[in-house]
Parts: sequence; structure tokens; C-alpha cells
Amino acid sequence: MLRLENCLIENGGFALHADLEIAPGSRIAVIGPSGAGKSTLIEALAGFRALSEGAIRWRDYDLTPIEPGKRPIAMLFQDGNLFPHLTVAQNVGLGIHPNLRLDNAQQANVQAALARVGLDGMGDRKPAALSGGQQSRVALARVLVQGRDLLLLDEPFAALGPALKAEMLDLVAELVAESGATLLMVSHDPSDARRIADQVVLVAEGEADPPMDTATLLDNPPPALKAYLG
Ligand SMILES: Nc1ncnc2c1ncn2[C@@H]1O[C@H](COP(=O)(O)OP(=O)(O)OP(=O)(O)O)[C@@H](O)[C@H]1O
Repeated sequence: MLRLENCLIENGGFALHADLEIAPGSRIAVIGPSGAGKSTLIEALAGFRALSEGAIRWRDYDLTPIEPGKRPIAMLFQDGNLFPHLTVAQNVGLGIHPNLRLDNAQQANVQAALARVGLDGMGDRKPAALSGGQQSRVALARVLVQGRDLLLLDEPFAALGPALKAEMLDLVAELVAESGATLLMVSHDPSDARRIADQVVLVAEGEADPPMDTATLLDNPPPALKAYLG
């Protein structure tokens, strides 16, 4: 289980409370009104934002005091965070080792990840020589080589068109199904949640609610969500 135990997360004058559990292997969409604290929640899980109260536990480990790089977490940001001066393979290799001194097995791991996301043979290119969708695939390959238990996505494909976004969401779903990773994905688009997530964590009115079945929640949204969905 991923447990957020009575967590209070503060951001300037803003405060978010979370007391919830997420089962391993779940695919969770984090949705809610703008400014409700979705990114704040993800930042706290990743360790970029300290808790004011409470604890975060994964399986038997208390993650609360653990620094971000040592948590069993990989994160995918909206812009993919690719380095333009590095090749595609080097950008992926950063997920294994920041100094890029990779042994043969690690190099092979990079090539396998590139092949898995459909970028076989493109490892020597620079990101600028790839389309937007291909760049998203590089960022996904970097997440893949990290082999972490928890995958956090914060509006990862918002810049892509609808067809490409759907394709990337399906690829993410496939990859987490293969690895058994637990997925939490912030999204503004309820159709993203329906497409990829079995459960939804609603963030609204200062609270991150326990996960609810996606279809049940979206078919009968509570008032805070209804106002946001329009
Ligand atoms: N540096 C800051 N100082 C004070 N308040 C902040 C700061 N940064 C963010 N906030 C507040 O924290 C709250 C939560 O922000 P957060 O980015 O987590 O919301 P969100 O749900 O991800 O929003 P969006 O959907 O618009 O991205 C917001 O109401 C915002 O005004």
C-alpha cells in the first residue's frame, strides 16, 4: 500500500490534507479544480515538498524523511525535461546514472527501453530532431529505465494533440501493466481519467479524497467536481 497518513501539506497560505491509501498496481487519476492542490500533492509524494504533519509510507517504508532521488518514485513532467545538448540515448541514460558512465548491461537497458517506446534506432539523435510525440516517448523511456515502483505524472501530455495524447496514455497504461508500477497522474481532462485510470483521487476544498471508482465518480460527480467539469 501507498499510505498518506493524516498528511498536511502547506504551500504559502495554502494547505491540503490527505488521509488515504492506494493499492499497489493501481492506476489513479488525480483530478480537481484549478488551484485545488493536485501538483502540491504530487510534489509531496515525490519529496519536493515537506509535510507539515503526517507521514507517507510505501509498503513497510516510511518515505517521509527520504530525499526525492532515493524514493521509489519516477516522475514525468509536462515538458519531459529533455536536455537539448544530449542525445536521445544519453537523455534516457540519465535515468540510470546522472554521470552517464553506463556499463554494457545498462547501455543495453537504454536501447531496450527506446525500442519498447517505439524509438528503435533513434538513440543518436538530439531531441530537436524528434517530433513532440517522440520527445514524450524519450521521457517515458527514461522513466522506464529507472524501474521504480511508483510513477507520478503531472499533466504529462497536455501539449500534445488529442490523438497523440490518447496514444501516449495507452502506452503508459501498457508500460505500467508490464512493470506492475503504481501510477498517479494529474489531469484536467476527465476523458484521460476514463481512458487510463481505474480510480480517481479528487482534490478539492483543501482535501485529497481516498480513491473512488472512476466511472462511478465521473458519472455522479459531487458538487465541487460538478462545478469544475461544467
Ligand atoms: N509559492 C506559493 N505561495 C503561496 N501559494 C501558492 C504558491 N504556489 C502555489 N500556491 C497555491 O497553492 C495552491 C495549490 O496549487 P497547485 O499548483 O498544487 O494546484 P493545482 O490543483 O495543481 O492547480 P492547476 O490545476 O491550476 O495546475 C493554489 O491555490 C496556489 O494558489
